Amino acid sequence: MSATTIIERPAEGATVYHPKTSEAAPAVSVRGFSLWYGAKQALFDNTIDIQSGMVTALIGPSGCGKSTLLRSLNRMNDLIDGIRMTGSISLMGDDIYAPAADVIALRKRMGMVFQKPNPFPMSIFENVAYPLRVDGVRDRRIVQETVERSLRGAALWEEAKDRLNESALGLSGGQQQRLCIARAIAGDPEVLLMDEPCSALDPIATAKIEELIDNLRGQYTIIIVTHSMSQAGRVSDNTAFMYLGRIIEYGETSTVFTQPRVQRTQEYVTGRFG
Ligand SMILES: Nc1ncnc2c1ncn2[C@@H]1O[C@H](COP(=O)(O)OP(=O)(O)OP(=O)(O)O)[C@@H](O)[C@H]1O
Repeated sequence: MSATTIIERPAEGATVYHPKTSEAAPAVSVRGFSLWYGAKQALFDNTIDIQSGMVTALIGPSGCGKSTLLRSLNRMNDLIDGIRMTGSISLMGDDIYAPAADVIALRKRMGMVFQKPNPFPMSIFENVAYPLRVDGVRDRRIVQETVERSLRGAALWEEAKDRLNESALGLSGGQQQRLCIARAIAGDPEVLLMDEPCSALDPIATAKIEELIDNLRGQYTIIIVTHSMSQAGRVSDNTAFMYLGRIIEYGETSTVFTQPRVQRTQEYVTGRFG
């Protein structure tokens, strides 16, 4: 089946093409998912399969619900008063909103990197070791190996190896963001959620994060919210375009960008609104 074949119409107005797929089952499956902040509905009947080991971009104009959907994936929205949801989300087949679901365990399986780097006020080493400390890992050799492997994985080892005991707050913004990625990796997640991870960074630091995302492809399932069309084009395998709380179009990034089937997508990717 070609990359542009419409395979289903899960929600009113949504058009889903074959996304790039891997052999593995989808990492995350969202089914008929809606969300309300009090009386205000922010997400409408969204259905999407996020492919394992691939980079999926969520794009769309401000306020369309990208962050709300991303934060629903690891239940970060749970703490907001008056929130209500219907539908389902599963991670590798496990229903994350099941009454017996363990939210702490879920957040370990889905690491999150935020818009603004948020290193803890402690040393570089302890930031990366943090997930292991929380897990009660005592073995110093395991902690040291994990810190080094995670810093290498986040392309920060060479810059940080001689200052591991210095405060993480002394790192540059771009280094801090790579540190946050290293911390997320140290927790050994299956999925990395990234909410506009480059929006506070300069172009050079942004390029490094994009290169890093490229290197992490295959090892982790990555879901990235971005305002930057060019960034989505550079880093993602698949792209979901959201509009007014709905996934309007989803498929292989090259197809969504060059041959969108929905006029709204076309208008957005060609910069006619945003
Ligand atoms: N905590 C909240 N309480 C009430 N409404 C909210 C809350 N968070 C988001 N919203 C509303 O939900 C809708 C979707 O917001 P969301 O932040 O998910 O959009 P977004 O696409 O990520 O936007 P942006 O690109 O500007 O970050 C918006 O109308 C927003 O005002």
